[in-house]
Amino acid sequence: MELEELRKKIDQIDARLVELINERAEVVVEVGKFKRRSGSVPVYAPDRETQVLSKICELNKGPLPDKTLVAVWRELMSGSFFIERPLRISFLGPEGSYSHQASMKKFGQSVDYLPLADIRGVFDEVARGQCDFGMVPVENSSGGGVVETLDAFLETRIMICAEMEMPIHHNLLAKCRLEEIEKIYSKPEVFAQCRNWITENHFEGKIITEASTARAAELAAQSDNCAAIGSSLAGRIYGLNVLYEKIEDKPDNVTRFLIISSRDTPKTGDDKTAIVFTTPHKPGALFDVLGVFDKYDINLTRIESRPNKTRNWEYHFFADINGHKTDENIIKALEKLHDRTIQVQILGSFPRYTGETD
Ligand SMILES: O=C(O)C(=O)C[C@]1(C(=O)O)C=C[C@@H](O)C=C1
Repeated sequence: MELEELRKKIDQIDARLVELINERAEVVVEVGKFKRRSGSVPVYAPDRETQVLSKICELNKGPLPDKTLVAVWRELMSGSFFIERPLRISFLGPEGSYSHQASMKKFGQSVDYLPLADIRGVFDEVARGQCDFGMVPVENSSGGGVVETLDAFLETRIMICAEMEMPIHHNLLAKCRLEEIEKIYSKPEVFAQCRNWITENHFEGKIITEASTARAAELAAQSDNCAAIGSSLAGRIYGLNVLYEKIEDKPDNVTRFLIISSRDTPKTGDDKTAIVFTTPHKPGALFDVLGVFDKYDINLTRIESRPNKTRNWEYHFFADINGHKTDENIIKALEKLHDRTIQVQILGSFPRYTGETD
């Protein structure tokens, strides 16, 4: 078939797609009315999104990969927010940070974003109702837990309603050429994650630490011979070229993010529950708690401790367990935990992140 004819065919299909997409949007208008009437159903429904996206992937017979369809449907659902009630999402800024990139991936182009100076600020704005949701990093595959996030859960009453993982690819960003670079700005953790590349390229003497990769990009943009290491989004925002991409030592460098809100998410059947508990200071206290998970056949996917800031050498334990807080075995296990801990608090149940199609 001639190119002209093929393009005509694409035009006809596009016209049908536009109609279908708007037919879907008309139903979303009704969903919005229903939610406003009920007053209690949230606009962002992570449990429903998981259902929608897995159905789309099940239906997909190619040739497009699932991730393309997931990206299209994420934008459709972003448009749904716009129709139902415009959402405001805060994240650890400035613009161009990896948290910004994660927020865009999750919530798309049709919501408002508010970059904030620190993680605690993200919690506070959600608690005050100034933002509907917040995006915070909680752990990195090589750097471990993000202590600001864990501590903020201890000091606020904020819940987790969803989680996501995002591969973190570091890029060398600059306006100049590689040979002209005199200084490189980035965060200390990022330099640590790119150590091999920095050594191989003899950049050790040129590194300057900054509070965020986005701030690093901003500084590099103000100079003719400075570079930054950061996200490709930061490169786009601050007008820098990507001189080298994926310079991280470990190609599978991943950060797990949490979407925080004033409430958690109904059961999907493949969920996680995050809790925090404090054990008494006696031999076997933690062992006793872990025994409860074993007894009720609960899989612990993560455990991490943070110092109790009022009494030295006492700790809070953050744990993620598979299952929803409404599951019978989790209800029973949490009851038992009340007897074996000083305090136990549920931080939220949410759909388990299952990869690319999420
Ligand atoms: O089903 C809903 O509750 C909707 O608001 C619709 C919809 C969608 O577009 O499919 C949009 C946003 C939600 O997060 C989940 C699903």
